[in-house]
Amino acid sequence: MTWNWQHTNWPQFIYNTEDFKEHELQFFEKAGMLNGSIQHIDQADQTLITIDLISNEAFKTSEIEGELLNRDSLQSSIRRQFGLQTDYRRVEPAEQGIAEMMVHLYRNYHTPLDKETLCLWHKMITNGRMDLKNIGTYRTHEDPMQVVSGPMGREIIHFEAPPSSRIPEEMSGFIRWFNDTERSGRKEGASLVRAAVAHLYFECIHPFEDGNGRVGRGISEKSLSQSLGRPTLIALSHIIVENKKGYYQALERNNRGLEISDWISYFCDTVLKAQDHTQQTINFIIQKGKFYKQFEGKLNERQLKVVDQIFREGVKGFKGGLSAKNYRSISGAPSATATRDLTKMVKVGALKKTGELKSTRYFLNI
Ligand SMILES: Nc1ncnc2c1ncn2[C@@H]1O[C@H](COP(=O)(O)OP(=O)(O)OP(=O)(O)O)[C@@H](O)[C@H]1O
Repeated sequence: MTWNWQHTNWPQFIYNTEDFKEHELQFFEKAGMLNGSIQHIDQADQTLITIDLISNEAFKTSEIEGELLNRDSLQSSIRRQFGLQTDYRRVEPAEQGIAEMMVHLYRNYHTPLDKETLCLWHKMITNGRMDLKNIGTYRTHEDPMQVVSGPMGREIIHFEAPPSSRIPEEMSGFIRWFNDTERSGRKEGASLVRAAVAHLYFECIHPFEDGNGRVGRGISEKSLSQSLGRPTLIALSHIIVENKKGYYQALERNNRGLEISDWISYFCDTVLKAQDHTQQTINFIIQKGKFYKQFEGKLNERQLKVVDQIFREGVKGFKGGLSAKNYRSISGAPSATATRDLTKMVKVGALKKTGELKSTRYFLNI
């Protein structure tokens, strides 16, 4: 027997919920802190933060697949769905699709899982794809469904999923399990564990021709949100993408047998890291909002352009700080103007300055 689904006891996974009690506690503690930070912000800014977090996650879950989407289009599409004004740019089908899926997930996290939802998500994320036979339906092809890597002719098979003929039955079982464990998972304090099992269980059925990773990560987020009673908004895919190899290896180590403690451990650590990242992002967004309010009307167009660019770099900021050369190239200002602009920004408290002469660097004062 090679794969887990070929075992007689499939899908009775083996693990001990007690082993993850500490992770579960931390999960709820961190989730409480995240929620607390958001509650301090006014409603309009809460919506903006939500849009930011959803669009980051949409970007990252697609990046795992190696698909680099356009961030502005994603934002624009999500803003539109939240009823906010947009720049009316044309949004390509890929960005439109994943944005729709993430917003659907956010709005409907509490509803039971069903085939229709999964197929709808699949339809959304394969929006515009011409190369697939089954869009918005489970796969039906006769060929084996394999996860492979390597060049043609020398492929390494990392996993083979059940044949297409078994998918309807496997998926009915999965959906039943997911909905049945909603309450029991909460009662047993097994929220993280349930989300972990859900992901591996789903990936090992691999019901769609493509998009199983994105749908599977959506299922885990739904599971976590159900446990909290609100959307999680955690940066799960962001953390996965930071160590994509680790994610694939953890799946690979756990796709043959039914004892999956190692996978659950990987997944719990990943979720806790994701929560930390989201907390940092929220703190950063709050600081950003405060910064713009504090310096409203005090910065000229060039200075604002540079500030916008630094904020776009995100939590980690501008690597090594902003140099005068960076300032000139972003703003297009000649040398003397750049020096004047930078000096003024330090004077009004918008920037902090470190170093001297050529090694002078500037950091946002947040
Ligand atoms: N060895 C493995 N065993 C089981 N599942 C795996 C294994 N390696 C990867 N996977 C899962 O398969 C997904 C890829 O499947 P598929 O290409 O259908 O999904 P996708 O959403 O298009 O891609 P991606 O997840 O890379 O964005 C991975 O994201 C991962 O969740």
